[in-house]
Amino acid sequence: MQSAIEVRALRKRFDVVDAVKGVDFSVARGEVLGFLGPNGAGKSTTMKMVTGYIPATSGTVSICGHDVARDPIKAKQHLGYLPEGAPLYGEMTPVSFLKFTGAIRRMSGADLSRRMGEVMADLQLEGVRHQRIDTLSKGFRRRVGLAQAILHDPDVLILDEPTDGLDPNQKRQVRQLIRNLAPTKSIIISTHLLEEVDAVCDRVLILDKGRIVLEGTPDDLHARAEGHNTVVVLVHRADTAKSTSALAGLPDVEVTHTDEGEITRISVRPKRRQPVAETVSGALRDAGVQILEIRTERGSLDEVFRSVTAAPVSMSVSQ
Ligand SMILES: Nc1ncnc2c1ncn2[C@@H]1O[C@H](COP(=O)(O)OP(=O)(O)OP(=O)(O)O)[C@@H](O)[C@H]1O
Repeated sequence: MQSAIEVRALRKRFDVVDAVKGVDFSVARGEVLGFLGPNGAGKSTTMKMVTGYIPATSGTVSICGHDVARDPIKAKQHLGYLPEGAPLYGEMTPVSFLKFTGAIRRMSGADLSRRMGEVMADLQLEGVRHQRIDTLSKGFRRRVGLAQAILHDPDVLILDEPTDGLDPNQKRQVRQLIRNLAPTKSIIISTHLLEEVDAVCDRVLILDKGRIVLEGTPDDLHARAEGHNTVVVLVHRADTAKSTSALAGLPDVEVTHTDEGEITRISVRPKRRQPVAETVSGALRDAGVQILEIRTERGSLDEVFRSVTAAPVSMSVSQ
């Protein structure tokens, strides 16, 4: 079956800047795809081309089977878009802005009123419904932008940094809203927040300098982290020698320990990131060690992100 979003060999050149250098991906129904990448990686430019907001230099985008360049009206009927920074009409109120957006989307009457009620409740906008948008806080303005993106209940949502400017509670609510919408839609979000990847995304593309440099599920990304599957065990300090000699015989691991008062923390790092929790607990039990706590670490996404996007640093010494 064709995916709801199909992107092939997409490129964008602005005068002298090659912003997007040929990206291919698709998003299935029910999937949330995250765009990650440093500033200037090409995330917003890709999103603008996917929505038809700017034309591609070359390549194609299909939304629910409609080519964005050749059949823009049909494609856009299936699309909701939250642009970066979400420029809004400052002199309007959330109510008048949503009525205006609904009219553009050919919604009216009871249908529009019902949807306006639903999205204002979902995004907690009722308290400011008649306040001018240019007097709202950044978090409220972002939520008005999100409300217009989902008003017509589109199949495809393109959300450029949807939680930017929101406080931690609002971030959580918006992530929950995205998860609630996800089963019936295809969603792309861009983010600078690595915790958002675990909270919201089913799959992630890391972009750098206009290209996709890594693609995978959040679990795939964690699995590439240096400390992935490291097992941390807490034992009584009196058991330290017994524990380290029991673990010394395990293949392909590096064992270190630190004493913390009466407790010793033992860290067993698998050299090939292989799972070792069962082997570690088995070896300690066989040696008669009482395990006070044991956990497996997933590894840091931050480190994976840095390893695939860090530009080589060249240093020069000036006299
Ligand atoms: N209208 C434009 N004219 C010229 N260059 C542009 C234009 N829009 C974007 N660019 C350039 O294209 C590149 C990609 O920018 P883009 O905004 O897509 O990156 P981004 O990954 O969204 O970055 P950020 O995380 O900072 O939002 C940058 O070098 C940017 O300066």
